[in-house]
Amino acid sequence: MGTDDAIGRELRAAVAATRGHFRYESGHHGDLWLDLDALFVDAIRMRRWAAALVAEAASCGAEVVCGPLTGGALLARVIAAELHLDFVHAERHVEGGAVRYRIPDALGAVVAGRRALLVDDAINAGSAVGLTLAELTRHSAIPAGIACLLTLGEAAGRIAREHGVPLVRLATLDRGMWQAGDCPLCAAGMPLEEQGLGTGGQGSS
Ligand SMILES: O=P(O)(O)OC[C@H]1O[C@H](OP(=O)(O)OP(=O)(O)O)[C@H](O)[C@@H]1O
Repeated sequence: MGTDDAIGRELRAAVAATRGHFRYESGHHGDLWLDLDALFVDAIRMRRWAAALVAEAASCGAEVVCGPLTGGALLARVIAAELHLDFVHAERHVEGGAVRYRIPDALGAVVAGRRALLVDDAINAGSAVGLTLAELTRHSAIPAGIACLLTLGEAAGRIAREHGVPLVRLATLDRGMWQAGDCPLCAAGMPLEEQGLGTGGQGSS
């Protein structure tokens, strides 16, 4: 989907973006922080965005929709309703210092052997999406596509290519992101702020 359409512009305007020096939960440093929670306040608008994603994602032949808590699952649930498909969520856990996204055991049978559309609100380092795909695969689901409102950087496209599935998104945002040891903002002596977008301490990117 193109990113210069009206919805893309609306999304970029709606997201609360702050420039600065941040440490994402993936461990990377970056120059953009997003308050994604603000995107969900207007439920009618969110339903309209979900419908725009559905128009592109319907052809991937999904049988179930999955999203990582919290933002991804909120959007995934709306998309599942639009597509008249089942919905499951994946929950972030830290086990032995490693991050995992877990689908509740009781819901494993919902995804087993079925084509799954993975939905997130934003994909940055790709940790949440990458780890949720791993969990879907563990439950014998078949990745069918990835859908999100926003992508930042190249991780979303790379993960979609690696899994051979289409990526559907409504907007892209530019940002710098670096391994902590290579961060030019650290090198410039810019103080690090403690808020940031991203999950999955071990990172998938
Ligand atoms: O591609 P990534 O680097 O993983 O970043 C994107 C993820 O970060 C945000 O979730 P967050 O961990 O902030 O949790 P939340 O949805 O509960 O706010 C967002 O909802 C995505 O799931």
